[in-house]
Amino acid sequence: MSQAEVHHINHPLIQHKLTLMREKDRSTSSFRRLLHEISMLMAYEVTRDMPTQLIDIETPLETMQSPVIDGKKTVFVSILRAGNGFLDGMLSVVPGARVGHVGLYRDPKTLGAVEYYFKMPHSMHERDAVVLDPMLATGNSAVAAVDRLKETNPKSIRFVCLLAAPEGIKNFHEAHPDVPIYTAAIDRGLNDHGYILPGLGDAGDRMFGTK
Ligand SMILES: O=P(O)(O)OC[C@H]1O[C@H](OP(=O)(O)OP(=O)(O)O)[C@H](O)[C@@H]1O
Ligand SMILES: O=c1cc[nH]c(=O)[nH]1
Repeated sequence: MSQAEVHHINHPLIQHKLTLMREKDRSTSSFRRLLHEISMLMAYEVTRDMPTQLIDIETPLETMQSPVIDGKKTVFVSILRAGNGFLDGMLSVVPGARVGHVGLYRDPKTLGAVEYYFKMPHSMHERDAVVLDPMLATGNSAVAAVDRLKETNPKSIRFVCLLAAPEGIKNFHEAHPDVPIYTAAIDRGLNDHGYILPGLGDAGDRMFGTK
């Protein structure tokens, strides 16, 4: 991968569903279903260059060599809580993937990321990591998650979000220029409380109905 890549995935199906998710009166169940659908669609782009290997199979007519992916070599890393909304859809597309979790919350005053949980699969040096969090706002959570993930030495890392603020992209790539970002939208900026504008509000609260 070259340095500091940002992939803006602006497929019409994704953009349509994202518009629905942004609407403030969208129900919790609808919000969750849309995120699931978008994450399945984004999985296509994020896994586009996944390595395949040829295996021998028999069709009803003859034998052939045909490509398969080794899903076990992929680890989806969900940044709790909201990353779990992305995880379901990604796992529908790559069911053999392993899963790691990083528990982080934003301190509402400093907007710094506070870690409360970290668990990865074994043999991370053999795995390609895909970090999942719908929101890249200040970027502090994503930077902290990737800082910790790099301690486990995965083969590669990419970061996938739904909405990114320009401030978050800048902060993230200053810390991790080697990690490409995949996002469905780049919004205008942040408000005084670190929320993305126009955004979609608090992703975790909307997904889990906690507000
Ligand atoms: O880029 P940042 O400024 O760090 O903001 C992004 C973080 O904020 C949200 O999580 P939150 O802290 O609200 O925790 P939650 O997912 O448990 O609700 C979101 O899911 C990201 O993890
Ligand atoms: O707009 C934002 C910013 C951070 N976290 C969210 O869930 N939403």
